[in-house]
Amino acid sequence: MDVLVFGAGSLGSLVGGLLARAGHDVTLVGRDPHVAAIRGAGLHVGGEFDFTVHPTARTTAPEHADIAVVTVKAFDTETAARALEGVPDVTLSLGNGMGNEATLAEHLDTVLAGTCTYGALRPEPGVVHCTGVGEVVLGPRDGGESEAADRVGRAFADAMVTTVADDMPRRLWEKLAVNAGINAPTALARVENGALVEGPGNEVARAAGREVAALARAEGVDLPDEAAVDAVVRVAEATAANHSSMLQDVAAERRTEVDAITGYVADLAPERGVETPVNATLASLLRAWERERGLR
Ligand SMILES: NC(=O)C1=CN([C@@H]2O[C@H](COP(=O)(O)OP(=O)(O)OC[C@H]3O[C@@H](n4cnc5c(N)ncnc54)[C@H](OP(=O)(O)O)[C@@H]3O)[C@@H](O)[C@H]2O)C=CC1
Ligand SMILES: CC(C)(CO)C(=O)C(=O)O
Repeated sequence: MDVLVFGAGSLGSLVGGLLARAGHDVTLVGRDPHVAAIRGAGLHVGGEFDFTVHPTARTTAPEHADIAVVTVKAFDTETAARALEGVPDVTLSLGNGMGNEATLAEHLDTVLAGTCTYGALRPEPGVVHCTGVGEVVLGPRDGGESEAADRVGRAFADAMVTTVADDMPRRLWEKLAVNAGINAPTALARVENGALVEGPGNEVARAAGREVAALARAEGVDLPDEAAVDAVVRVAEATAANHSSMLQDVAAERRTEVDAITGYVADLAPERGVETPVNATLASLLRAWERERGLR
């Protein structure tokens, strides 16, 4: 399969590297110096793996791809969608946050929803480290089954732990609960994910997750409070030593994905008559930090 990874940063490079190792014809679209390094010595995948592949690497999208995997940060999704118009037969969104698939679908046909719990970071240009083997879950963004999802699932199954699911709306909301429960609290408290498993941070994480579950149900998605809270605690335990992506962004003084995660919850809830005081407070504090740093 011709696979285009659009947004070849940490996660995109890991996904692209694993797909290339599995024999797919991979094109990574990212930015220099990472792209230049890959075009030179190739892409080294370290951490949980140890191999080097030589995918095509460029800074603009090619004319065509069988599959486009979008791995940009949520705030770059609209730009990515415009850049991909007319290129892929099928598009898979793997970024965190809610709304990415809808944005892509405004510009592209056949958009699949996806979640990814593999961990990735880039220590230097041309190198990506897998910091944890997880799972890619993908399927039609409105739920159900499709030939396109089965086709992409088969391509991914050669390279990564992959599940094709018929309940992606529920899975996207459960991932949103996880990210709302973990990312903002760890970013603001400057703590690793495991600090939320017990003690004062645990109730904030649980409350944030419960609020997301209530909003999911208001949107017609059956996500019980207990399922959302269990997912938050389970992932915090499983990634206890991790610095969440939002903590990494705050530590690096980079723009965060608050508007697609905690801010998405806080902004939508009033329109649905749902009270989300914890997410509203966390979103306001993060947005105040971004504003003070000139990031919004
Ligand atoms: N890293 C991880 O372990 C995981 C990440 N995720 C999610 O995946 C998404 C990506 O995360 P991550 O990989 O860490 O982020 P990165 O910032 O490392 O990767 C995104 C990359 O896309 C590039 N990019 C953005 N727009 C364009 C464009 N128009 N053309 C070319 N390149 C572009 C960025 O370049 P530049 O920075 O120069 O703009 C950046 O290199 C996020 O939503 C994150 O929450 C989910 C699970 C795990
Ligand atoms: C699951 C979790 C919270 C792991 O850190 C994540 O997706 C992130 O950091 O963005």
